[in-house]
Amino acid sequence: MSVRVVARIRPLLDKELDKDVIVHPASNDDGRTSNVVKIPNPKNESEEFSFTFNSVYEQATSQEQLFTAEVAPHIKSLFQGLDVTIFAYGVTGTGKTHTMRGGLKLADRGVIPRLLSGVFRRAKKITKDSDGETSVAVALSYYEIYNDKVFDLLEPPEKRTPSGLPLRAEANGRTVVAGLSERPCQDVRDFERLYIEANNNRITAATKLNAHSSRSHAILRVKLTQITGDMVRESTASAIDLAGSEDNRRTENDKERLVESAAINKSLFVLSQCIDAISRGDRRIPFRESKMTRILSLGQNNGITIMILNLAPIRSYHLDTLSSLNVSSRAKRIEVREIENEVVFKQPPRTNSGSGSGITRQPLRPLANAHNIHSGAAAAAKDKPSDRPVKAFSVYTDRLKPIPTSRPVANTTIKRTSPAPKRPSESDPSSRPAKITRPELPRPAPVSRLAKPAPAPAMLPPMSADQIEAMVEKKVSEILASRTQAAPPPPEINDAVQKRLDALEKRIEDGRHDESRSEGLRFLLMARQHKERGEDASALKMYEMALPYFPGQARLLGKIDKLKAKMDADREGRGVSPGEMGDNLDERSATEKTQKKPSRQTDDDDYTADDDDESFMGKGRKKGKKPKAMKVYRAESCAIEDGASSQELLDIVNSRDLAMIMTLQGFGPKKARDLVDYLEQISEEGDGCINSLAQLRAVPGMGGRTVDRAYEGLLTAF
Ligand SMILES: Nc1ncnc2c1ncn2[C@@H]1O[C@H](COP(=O)(O)OP(=O)(O)OP(=O)(O)O)[C@@H](O)[C@H]1O
Repeated sequence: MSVRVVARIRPLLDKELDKDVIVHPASNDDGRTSNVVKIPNPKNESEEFSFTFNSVYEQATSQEQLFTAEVAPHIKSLFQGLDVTIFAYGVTGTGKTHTMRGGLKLADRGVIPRLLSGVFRRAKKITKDSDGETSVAVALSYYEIYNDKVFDLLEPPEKRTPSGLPLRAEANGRTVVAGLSERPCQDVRDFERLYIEANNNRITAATKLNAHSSRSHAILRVKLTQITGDMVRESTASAIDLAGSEDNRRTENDKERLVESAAINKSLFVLSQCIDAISRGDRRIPFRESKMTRILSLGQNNGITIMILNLAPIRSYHLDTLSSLNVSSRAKRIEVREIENEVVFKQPPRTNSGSGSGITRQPLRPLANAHNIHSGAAAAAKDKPSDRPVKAFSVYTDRLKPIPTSRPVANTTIKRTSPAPKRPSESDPSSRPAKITRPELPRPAPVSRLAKPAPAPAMLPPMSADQIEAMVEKKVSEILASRTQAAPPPPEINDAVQKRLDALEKRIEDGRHDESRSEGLRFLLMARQHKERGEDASALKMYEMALPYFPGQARLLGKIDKLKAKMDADREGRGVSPGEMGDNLDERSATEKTQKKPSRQTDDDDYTADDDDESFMGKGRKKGKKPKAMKVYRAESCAIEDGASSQELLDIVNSRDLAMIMTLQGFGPKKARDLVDYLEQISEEGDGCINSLAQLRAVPGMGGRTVDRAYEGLLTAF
């Protein structure tokens, strides 16, 4: 099933006038609203563009009507084990927060409170209909992504750290927000109390376009755990209120708002790139380029996804509206696998008795399809399933999942710990489900068992835990000792290199103190990257996003003007029709790509490879040198084994960030892309990281020379 995309046109606000309305739903022959939104061509008002969606809701649509038609039917699916994701998308001030959260009055309540009411109502009914045999636990987590940092909204703002909570990719492909809290929620009142309190923690501010503008993306996650006997089924509803894109020529934002706005616009731009890449069928989807897209992971999660496109009906939003209509109409093409979460059985405690049965134990495997590493805890805690706040859990998938089976699989159902001493497989191998997850082991397994299947008792005399511990310790000491002996003496560093290293360290230190500058540089690097690929429209967007970080910088402004002029000239030269107008960046980029070879010197001299964007930072770097990565990206889940000097190189590689990788000496766009593709490939098998320079050298098509050059380049870049 595809992502369901519905458009909602908000009513006019107080100061808005009827005569300015330009966006309206088309009517069917019978006068009823069709699924088409119409908007005039900004270059020729006599022409109209039409965008078709799964549904279109006109200005007068009430909160209840929208909920009943679009969300209520999926509550049943949620209880059947499907994950449901609903997100509101649109320009600032178009009604996303109104749609998702709504007002306090009963009739004004938005999708989220209505969803929770529906969930609790159904939960009650299920418990009643099953005579109490099935119980349902609801738990909430709620967080925001502000300036590309994740903050827990269920925790007081004082607890926030400047860098926010890290995202971590897990071996099973899911990505987690590490350290996020989860609160049990008993009923609607409980929810309202939590939700209202948490929303007070959300960052909003008055902008010219919206008196209560959300400055962050807010993600509410509702985890449902249904327990029947010894089976536990889990599913999740995610409700996401995205911050709105802003045209800063209209917002008159101050510096702080501009920086927020740049972060919002960047993440939305990345989202639009993801949507395009998915609908084009690209192998690499740039999810990783922003935290929001990593979390949303559009098209990667199983279940049901609904995108609500919020639209303002008036002329002052004309170009922005066209842009969001373009993006969301492409989102319709994204396929989502509508399969339920998998059955998961909680394993009873292992006993040695099984080892004599002749059945070889399977080695431990990472959790698959378990939403929460604590599911087992939830399962085990039958009497008080919600007592313990869960601290880390999966939010989204960050890579392609295995091909689903054609038959829908029953949802995360965990067989709860029972007094029976044996696993189903031990008594009857055929009774075992195809995939078994072990959410929690009741007792820590001995180390030797973690490493390999337990040997049959006949082959080894039984060993006590202490003996095993001692053996492991001895082995580890031996390995460490041999490593110390084998370690080569530290290389001599000559004075010149040492000076450069000191300067590098200082700049990284400075960079840490001035994150916004490095963020600005990142936009410039991305602009360069697009420019070199011949994607002028995308490059322009990136230059514009960099502007708030280097306000009034004449050189940057000059670049923007030149690029605009060049694009206008290109358009005229190609005779582009007004229909290609709007902010359909990527369609334009695609056209450009086919029209010209990406070349470093195709346009004007100002855009050659020697062009030094970093000069905007006033650092006066030498022409011709590759800009140095300002931010050290750590692949949080990767265990890097190499020494400190190669770590930075590996961090950059594992960041999968094309712009960053291309800052490495010897890495052009193709090499960088091939490397990222390779990382994606290996992430399906392991941790998805390159953990040593030797491993990097062994990457197909890489070559030892390239790695050496990149490494030397890092040492000598400054
Ligand atoms: N369907 C609607 N009915 C009545 N008022 C609405 C509707 N949609 C939006 N509004 C009003 O429009 C204004 C802007 O809405 P809202 O704050 O929800 O926009 P937003 O898209 O979330 O903006 P931002 O991205 O800046 O946070 C608010 O005053 C809101 O009450």
